[in-house]
Amino acid sequence: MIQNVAVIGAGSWGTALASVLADNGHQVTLWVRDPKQAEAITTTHRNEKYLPGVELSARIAATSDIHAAVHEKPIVLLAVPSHAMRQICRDLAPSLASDVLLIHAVKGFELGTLKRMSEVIQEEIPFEISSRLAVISGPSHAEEVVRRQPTTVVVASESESSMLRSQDLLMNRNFRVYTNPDLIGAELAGALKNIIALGAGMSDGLGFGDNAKAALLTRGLAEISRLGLKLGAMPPTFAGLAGIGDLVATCTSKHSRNWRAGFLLGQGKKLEEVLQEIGMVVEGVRTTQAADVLAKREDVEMPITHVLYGVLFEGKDPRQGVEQLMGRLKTYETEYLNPDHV
Ligand SMILES: NC(=O)C1=CN([C@@H]2O[C@H](COP(=O)(O)OP(=O)(O)OC[C@H]3O[C@@H](n4cnc5c(N)ncnc54)[C@H](OP(=O)(O)O)[C@@H]3O)[C@@H](O)[C@H]2O)C=CC1
Ligand SMILES: O=C(CO)COP(=O)(O)O
Repeated sequence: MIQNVAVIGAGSWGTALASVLADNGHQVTLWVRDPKQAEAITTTHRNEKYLPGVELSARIAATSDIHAAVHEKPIVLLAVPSHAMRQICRDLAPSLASDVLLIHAVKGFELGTLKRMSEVIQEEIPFEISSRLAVISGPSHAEEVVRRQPTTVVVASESESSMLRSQDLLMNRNFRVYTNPDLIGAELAGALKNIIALGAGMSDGLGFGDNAKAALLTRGLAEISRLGLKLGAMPPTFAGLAGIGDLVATCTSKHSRNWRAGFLLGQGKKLEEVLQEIGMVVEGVRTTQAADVLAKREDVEMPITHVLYGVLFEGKDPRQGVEQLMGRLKTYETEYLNPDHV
């Protein structure tokens, strides 16, 4: 069935998801905060700021009026940076239909509260939404999705019907959507992999090779899933598209902003100049901060995250960080191999 869908956020991911929806025949209202950018997207069918050179469907119309964007829409998809999520939910809540299906596509935590995005959404929407709330996660660079290159993702929700509706809405021949009931795991895996992508970029920026990259991916997956499981994720999610799938895509791709930020840091640039040079959201920076605190709170060992925290926020030299990781005490590969493990 053809639907009217509001997509909130016209950065690269919101625009790419709007394209998938338009390819599926849906009418899309794309919310962007800058009125000039809204007009340009609607009239030129392009989003030159975030996805230059890409022709967008005429089924996508942009607006800077958030109330008009969501008013009477049966489906709203949120694709804004994590730091903007709470305020955006507050802004749109008064105009939201009470039976709306909300899908979010955001890979991050709220820094101050350390909450997942679905928790923030539920706090700000003034009616029961958990049974109509889903997340989309997995290896999906906007630059490839918008060019209709084969992509697979997961939609996760506590509600079977919301999951199936989201799958039907987004799935097409280029964009394959799997369902997964583990909402917590899909959110955590999608957010936490960005930390490791920063590390992988840094390793490349330092001139290290494939061995170092493989080590970061493998040991990185071990520590992010350790935290994920402690916070309520299900193990298969970290072994699936939202986990290892997105980890591989982000740690090895020229499209990844997190990988690129790490690369520039590895080459000796300072965090501020790196973020300015990239000019798009690099979620892994805040997520490293959040995860470092969560790891302490939950008593979970996350050595890569901790070293990255030092490089990002305490002026640690990346090379010293690598020495610190390589010089850790001897240990079993996994805690399950340790005879003392309970
Ligand atoms: N890009 C990708 O391939 C993918 C991204 N994601 C996730 O999607 C989320 C959005 O990322 P993405 O689209 O890539 O980000 P971009 O950096 O491409 O775009 C960010 C968008 O958010 C807007 N924005 C920034 N700050 C605020 C604010 N305070 N209030 C309202 N709007 C704001 C920007 O508007 P303005 O231009 O006016 O600053 C812009 O439209 C992130 O969590 C990311 O991890 C997930 C999968 C793939
Ligand atoms: O999550 C992503 C791809 O799945 C996008 O990663 P970056 O934010 O690092 O570009």
